[in-house]
Parts: sequence; C-alpha cells; structure tokens
Amino acid sequence: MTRSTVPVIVVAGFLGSGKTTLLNHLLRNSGGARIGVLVNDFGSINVDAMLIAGQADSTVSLSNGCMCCAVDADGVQDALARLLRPRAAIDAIVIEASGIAEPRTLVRMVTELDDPRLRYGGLVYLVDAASGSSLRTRHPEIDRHVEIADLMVVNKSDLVGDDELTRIRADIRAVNDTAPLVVTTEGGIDPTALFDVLPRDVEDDRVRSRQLTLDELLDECAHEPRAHDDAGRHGHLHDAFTSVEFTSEAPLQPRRLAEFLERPPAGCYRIKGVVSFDVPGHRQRFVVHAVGGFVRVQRETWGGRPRVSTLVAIGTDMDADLVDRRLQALVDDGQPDPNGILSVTRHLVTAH
Ligand SMILES: Nc1nc2c(ncn2[C@@H]2O[C@H](COP(=O)(O)OP(=O)(O)OP(=O)(O)O)[C@@H](O)[C@H]2O)c(=O)[nH]1
Repeated sequence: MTRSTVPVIVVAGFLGSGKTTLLNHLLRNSGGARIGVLVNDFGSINVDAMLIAGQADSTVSLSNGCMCCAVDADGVQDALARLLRPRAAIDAIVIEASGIAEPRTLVRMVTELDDPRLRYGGLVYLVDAASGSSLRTRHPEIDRHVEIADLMVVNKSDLVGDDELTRIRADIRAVNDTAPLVVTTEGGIDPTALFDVLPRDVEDDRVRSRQLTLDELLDECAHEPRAHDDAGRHGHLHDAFTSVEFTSEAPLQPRRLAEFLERPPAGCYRIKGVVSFDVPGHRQRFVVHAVGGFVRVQRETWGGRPRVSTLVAIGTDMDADLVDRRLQALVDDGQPDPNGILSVTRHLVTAH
C-alpha cells in the first residue's frame, strides 16, 4: 500500500489563546489517527512541551527561541523528518507555534518544504474571545495573522456574552471574510476538519476520498487559495516581548504564587508552568496559567516526573529583574499559612 502525504498543520494564536488546549483536544480526539507534534516555545524552557508530554504519538520540541526566526527552514525540515520516521507511522503533524511567532514565516517554511511525504495542511489561528479588542489595537500584527488563516477559531467563548461574541465574529470577519470561522470552548474543534481520522490501514482509495480540505469541510463561502509570502514580516511580536524563567526544586508558597498569578508585575501578560507545594493533601502537580488577568489551575499526578516547579512569565516592557525577584520569593520558606492553599485551589478547573 502506498502512503498518502502527511498534512502539516500550523496552529498559531496570540499568547494564551488556547493553542496547547486545542492541540491536547486534537490528541485526545484523533479517532485513531497518529499525530506527531512539533512544539516551539519562546524561552529555553518549553512549558508547552511539558503540558502535552505523553499525549502525542511523537513529539519534537524546539526551544531557545521562537521557531519563526531562531530556527531556520532546515531545522524545521529536520524536526519534521524525525517525526516521519517509519516506526512512528504518523498520519498528521501539528506544529504548535509559540504565542509570539510570526505565522506567515512558519507557513512559508512549511509550504517550501522539499519533502514529497509532506503537504501543507493549513493555518489554524486562535483568537482569545476574552482578550478584548484592546489587545488587537495594541498588537495590530494579530489582524495580519488572521488575514492569512485557513481556519479561524474564536476560543474561550464561555468567558464572554453573546453580544460580545457577535462583535468579535464581525471584527474578525472584517479582516478575513473567506476562511471558515468556528467558535469554541477549550479548543474543541472537530479533528476531521484538519486530518483524516480513519485508521491508517484502510484502503488507500477510501483514505484519498476522505482527504477533504478545511474549506470543503467547514467553509460556508468560496475560499480562494491564499498566497503565503514574506510580506509583513517586520514588526514581529517578539521584538517587543521578553520572558523570565524560573525553576525550583523546593516547593512554592501557594498564597504568594496566587498573588503573582492574579496581580502579575507590570507588563507581564502571560504566566504558565507546573508547580509543587508542600501542603498535606496538595502534593500533586499543579499546572498554572495566567492570561491577561485570567487565572486557571489544574491538578494532576506527578507520575514519574521530577517534582520541580517551573514557571515562565512573558510580557512587554517588563522589569525582568523585578519579575525574577518576585519569582524567587515564591519559594516556600516554611512560614505557616494554614489556608494559603485555598488561594490556589479556588482557581481549579476540572479536567476536560
Ligand atoms: N475559560 C476558558 N479557558 C480556556 C479555554 N481554552 C483554554 N483556556 C485556558 O487558557 C489558558 C491558556 O491556554 P493554552 O492552551 O495554554 O494557551 P496557549 O495559546 O497554548 O498559550 P501560549 O503557548 O503561552 O501562547 C489555560 O489556562 C487554558 O486552560 C476556554 O475555552 N475557556
């Protein structure tokens, strides 16, 4: 049996819009399709890779710089080739870009790949419904990204009312009126929109007959093929962003962590990581997120993973020394705080 080509789907979206959540949704609902993941985070600690670890059939993580400028096309090609090794038997590859990546560059890298086993599978672009229009005003690049999306996902619809959602949809449609637009919570898109969910050992004809494009599956409108070029590369989001990273083998102090997440230092838009507490009954692995003031915490088991706390804070015009000092001050110094853990657990969400 000859293999059909493997689609390479780029998932992009501003910081905290829900890319990892969408990716995890795809991985959990792949319907038997084997998905390879190429994940790229901004700093040298790849928190996203930690948050999807174990779920993908094969994962390659590129750290130390945003993929769209720090990694050249050969680096991406090598990473994809690693995912395509025959034993992995991958049916689709998803590239999760960092929240400040320039999707245009990534798309160009993928479309220019010189590998007959691969084909470009589209740009999925997430918009955080809760981030408000001021974010798009402050970062006009977001609209340039929406323009080239093949599938637009307005995520976190649970955090806004119907009127706001209608307004966001209209705003996005004004920028890109051809690509399909879906509204989701928890990145819950239909995986068949992106790749074939049939198991790989079916007849090739059947596979081919189900190789529908995004447009065929979702679009209400006619969708012209898009030109992906290099125009507009200037003014990358990462020109303005910095990140501060922190790891600690000692457990953290829950109340101070909650305060840090709820009231981050000036300029800090995004905080994410995994943390441990030395609090009876709460020694699990806590996954913590803050996005523009919204805080979320999930609790999982550590499994065999080391009990190390890792946090990354990302923002514009941040005082990195101050952020670093505040992060260092999160380490538990043993002062009793009997109910401190409640300030963290009140942000807990149940697993989806
Ligand atoms: N309320 C709500 N929260 C969501 C939804 N989707 C994702 N989140 C939360 O938003 C936070 C950020 O989600 P991620 O999936 O990590 O976002 P991301 O785009 O991968 O983040 P970066 O890689 O840092 O840019 C997490 O706390 C998620 O649980 C949603 O639909 N509703």
